Amino acid sequence: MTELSPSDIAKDAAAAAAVRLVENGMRLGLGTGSTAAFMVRRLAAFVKEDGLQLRCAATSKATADLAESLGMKVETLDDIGWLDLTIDGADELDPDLNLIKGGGAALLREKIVASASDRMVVMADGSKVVETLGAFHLPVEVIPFGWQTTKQLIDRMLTLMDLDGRPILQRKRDDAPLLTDEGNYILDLSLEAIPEPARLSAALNAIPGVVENGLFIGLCDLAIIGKPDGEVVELRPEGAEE
Ligand SMILES: O=C[C@H](O)[C@H](O)[C@H](O)COP(=O)(O)O
Repeated sequence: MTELSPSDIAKDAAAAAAVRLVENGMRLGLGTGSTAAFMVRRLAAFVKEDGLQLRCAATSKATADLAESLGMKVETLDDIGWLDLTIDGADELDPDLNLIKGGGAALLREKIVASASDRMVVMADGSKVVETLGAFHLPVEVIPFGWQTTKQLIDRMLTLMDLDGRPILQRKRDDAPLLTDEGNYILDLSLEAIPEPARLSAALNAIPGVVENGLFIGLCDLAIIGKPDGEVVELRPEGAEE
């Protein structure tokens, strides 16, 4: 077996702690990304060894494929209807547990699934914890029709809000636009700092052509932060009860 890097040890430790929150009979949302992949592997082993009965919806085709390859059954969100718990990764999280997500282009399904869950738990390594969101680029999912106009509208709105961060289209290695699972494009905003994430999120989503943005405001109930020594710490939104 290949040895895990310190960052992977941290991700796996967070994943292991998150999986301990899963109970028999739960309806679960499965996140996307490298940390979520550790969680899916641990969950699959748990299901196999303990015969846990779960109903799972995935936040991306990649996660559904991974879970199914490990013998788990994945259903659509509409088949399940509502979820008890969603466990996902994040690109950044602030002290209120507002998040930037979508570094793997899965933000739309991730936000729908998190919004349809009683609880959202985020797993991350310590490098993702920040005072102010924005050092990580903010992905915005836009429909392909008129995307350049949408880009201009975003640009104008950022200027009005006194924010820098010109939108850049995410492309694949062959230079073609990257397509999300929904067949949309992603525009990345390099803002450096987002002083008012809720205001920016609402302004972005009010632009025709924008489907959703990667700011997750007030959705995360608990963050489990893994450390390179395998320990974890739990963070809750400021003022929230345990
Ligand atoms: O679209 C991708 C997701 O939002 C991921 O959860 C996020 O990018 C974190 O991924 P990772 O665990 O690979 O850092």
